[in-house]
Amino acid sequence: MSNQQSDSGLPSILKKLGAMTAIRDTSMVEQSLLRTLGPLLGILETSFYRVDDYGNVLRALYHTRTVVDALGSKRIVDNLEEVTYEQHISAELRNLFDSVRLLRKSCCRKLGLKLLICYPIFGENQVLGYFVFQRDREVTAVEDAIIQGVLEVFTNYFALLDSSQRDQLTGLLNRYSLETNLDRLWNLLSAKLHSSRDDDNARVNTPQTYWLCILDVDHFKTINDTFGHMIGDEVLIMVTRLLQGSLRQSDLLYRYGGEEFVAIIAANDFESAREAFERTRLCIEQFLFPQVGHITISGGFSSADPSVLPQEVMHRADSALYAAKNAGRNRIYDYDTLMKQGVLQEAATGTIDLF
Ligand SMILES: Nc1nc2c(ncn2[C@@H]2O[C@H](COP(=O)(O)OP(=O)(O)OP(=O)(O)O)[C@@H](O)[C@H]2O)c(=O)[nH]1
Repeated sequence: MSNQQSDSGLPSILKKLGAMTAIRDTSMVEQSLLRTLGPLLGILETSFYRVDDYGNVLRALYHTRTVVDALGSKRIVDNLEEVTYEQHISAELRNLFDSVRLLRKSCCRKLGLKLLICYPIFGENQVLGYFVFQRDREVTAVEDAIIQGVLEVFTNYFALLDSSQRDQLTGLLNRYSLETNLDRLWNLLSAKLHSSRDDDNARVNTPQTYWLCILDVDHFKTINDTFGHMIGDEVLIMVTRLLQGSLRQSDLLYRYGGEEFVAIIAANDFESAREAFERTRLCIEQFLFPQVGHITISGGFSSADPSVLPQEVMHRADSALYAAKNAGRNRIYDYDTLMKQGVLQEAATGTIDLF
């Protein structure tokens, strides 16, 4: 990894911060953080790791800029790779993360002839992620101030954007967020499936399939009508917490509508996916809701095949949900099995309010 001349003058910093805060999508802002700091520090490879409350890496972004010599003139080629549910973090990096989290400040380690440098990214007083890069010398006081300043702008702006993509009642990502993220997610899934990269950072992409499930509380109108809207709201919050507890932190959960949720999970095969969604159904069925008693949910799921349009996958999951409701509720159905059984036909699937 070679260093490049930095571009850290005040006009350049302001221009890059302006570009970062013009973005309206949280994942693009994360990408922009690397696109901002790499050139400011004159570094060709930077990375960003988003972690959960327990310090597990949920997502990693790798940004590389390669200097290519084309027809006598040099130009920079930008490459960004996003990896979800990063399991293969090197021992050095994991130790560095631990030090940064415990000391609550940037740390560095010698890695051969280079220094591996890591900065914490804070949110609500806890470490939400790490900004990492390698170089052959230590960070100067001016560079440190630039990194800290950019990370602070990033954190504040990210929190602002994030709150606009969240549902007020449950705190889950909202329907708008799902709609804006589906295409990006599909590109990511597609890249992941085609990737067999195993490079010097020991990044290994295990072949995984993704599954999308629409989960819907059964007879929720009756709950509202019987116990009132406020109790109905409490039920929705509790259902959310139960679903979150049943799914993995790296799974995505959205509040898609009133009493409708969308879960996108990674699972190696159909059976593992079915078990995961079945677990969500069971955890709701077994929970005793204060005042209300027992309630149930129904679900419909489909493989999130990146070669199928995301809207079609939503449509398939919704058709399966529709069939689960018709079959008596409190069950999880999947599109492929229903197709094989002839319960669903290609053109006669249920309807969904597509965007
Ligand atoms: N308390 C509360 N109710 C909501 C909220 N959003 C939507 N609802 C209500 O959720 C109910 C959904 O009812 P329906 O779509 O008829 O579905 P259901 O009664 O759950 O019946 P099935 O889905 O067929 O089992 C409606 O009465 C909505 O008013 C919310 O944020 N809070």
